[in-house]
Amino acid sequence: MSITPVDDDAMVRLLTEWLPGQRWFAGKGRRLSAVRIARRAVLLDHVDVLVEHLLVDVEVDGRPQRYQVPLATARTLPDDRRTLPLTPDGASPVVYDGLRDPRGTESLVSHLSAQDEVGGLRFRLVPGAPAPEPARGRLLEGEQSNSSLVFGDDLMVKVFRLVQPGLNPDVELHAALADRRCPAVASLRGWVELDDDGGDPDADDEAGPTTLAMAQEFLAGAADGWAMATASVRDLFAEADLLADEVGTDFADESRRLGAAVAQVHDDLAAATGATTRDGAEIVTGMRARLDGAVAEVPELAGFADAARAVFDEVAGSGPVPVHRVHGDLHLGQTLRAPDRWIIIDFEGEPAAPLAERRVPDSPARDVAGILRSLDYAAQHTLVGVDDRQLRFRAREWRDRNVDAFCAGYAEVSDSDPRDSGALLRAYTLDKALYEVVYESRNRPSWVGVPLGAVERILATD
Ligand SMILES: Nc1ncnc2c1ncn2[C@@H]1O[C@H](COP(=O)(O)OP(=O)(O)O)[C@@H](O)[C@H]1O
Ligand SMILES: O=P(O)(O)O[C@H]1O[C@H](CO)[C@@H](O[C@H]2O[C@H](CO)[C@@H](O)[C@H](O)[C@H]2O)[C@H](O)[C@H]1O
Repeated sequence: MSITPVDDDAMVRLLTEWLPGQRWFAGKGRRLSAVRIARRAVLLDHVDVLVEHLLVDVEVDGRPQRYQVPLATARTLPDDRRTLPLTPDGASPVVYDGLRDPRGTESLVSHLSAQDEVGGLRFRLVPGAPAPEPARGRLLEGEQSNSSLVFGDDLMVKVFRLVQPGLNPDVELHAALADRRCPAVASLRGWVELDDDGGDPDADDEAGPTTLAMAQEFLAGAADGWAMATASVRDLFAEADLLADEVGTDFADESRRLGAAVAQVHDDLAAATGATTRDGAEIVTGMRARLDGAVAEVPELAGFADAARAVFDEVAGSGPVPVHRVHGDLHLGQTLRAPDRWIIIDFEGEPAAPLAERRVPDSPARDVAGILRSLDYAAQHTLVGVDDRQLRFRAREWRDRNVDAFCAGYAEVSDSDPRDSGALLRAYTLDKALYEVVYESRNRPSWVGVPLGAVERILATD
């Protein structure tokens, strides 16, 4: 006898309780209302488990968001203590995250292999990509905005959580970079899509299908760039008498190689998606608005506002700025060191922003600034609350050495050295540091000194 699905009203009650606690839920700490099931389809109807695909609309502080929520319903939970049900203790049947059901994940990969269409979901392989072998998926447990499943040792499927009509930039830019045979990304294997109006029945379908998931090469032996950089800083601090270049885990060669990888991605993105220009005044519109928002939210910024405006004014008056599609949210946590090369991951942009906004061409200086800020973070964040002038000096030394190495590596591949882009790089770095001041004051108040120190330093170089 197959499993009877939980009815819509009961499911909405379960989702209302469960969604805010999910690490991928973008409205944490905010008021969640108007939970509604926009779409519900069966993906697997097995004697022991029913796996359904739901699109769930919510309002967070009055703003609509659509989430993708695969759910499983079964008589008992799978044998994995990390699977926490949506249903209360003792309830039967139990409802739980469909990405934690082994039969559900196995069916996902077999649909991909056969390029099936199930419940309106179209599973597609990139032409020439290997059809994946049958396997059960293992859910990655890290802090993520989406949910990623690993199959065997070389396939990963990222299930996007916040969805909207149109091609997700992660799939779009991985495909564009694959066309250029760019070595600095994992190869795209496939995707899952669905025709959906995004909640607006009058919307024209120009946006195209909604991307639900991306399948790509999983680099099992890869190390996280942030973890590597911070390990290098810790080792430096442990060797009181040594300079950065004398410590075994000196990171400068890696920074140089990472700079070359980012430049390669930029060159390939420019060639694949087209290079153009935008007026400096248009580029700084968003920066000025973010500055105003940041000053209104964080009182410590008030004294910097005029000097920051002057930095943005300089770019506004500088004429056309070369732009192309870029990563847009680059930091060391978006880089992986595979055994033979660096790769850049997660080209999705800010999941809560409209797709059209995420597709606007931007200066590569945005990504360079993202990494330079991250190198500063790697050097400084362990010193939060530590009053040691010697360590602070050594942290700055590590940062400057790695910033130089990154820029030199970038210049080896690109025909421009980021250190020559003066006012533009300064504006992007300031914009990112101001964004970080707001991010830290909301999420990790004890870290706010790291970006605040950067704002002060950037503005002190006049
Ligand atoms: N191709 C890959 N190979 C190996 N690990 C990967 C790959 N892509 C992502 N990861 C791992 O998965 C984590 C989450 O990936 P990411 O694309 O940043 O997801 P999200 O969009 O949910 O933030 C990364 O921090 C990294 O550890
Ligand atoms: O998770 P996202 O990729 O969307 O990025 C957000 O969270 C990041 C923190 O995980 C935050 O990055 C800031 O902290 C990092 C160290 O934890 C540091 O490497 C980055 O340079 C710094 O910006 C990011 O700003 C935020 O958007």
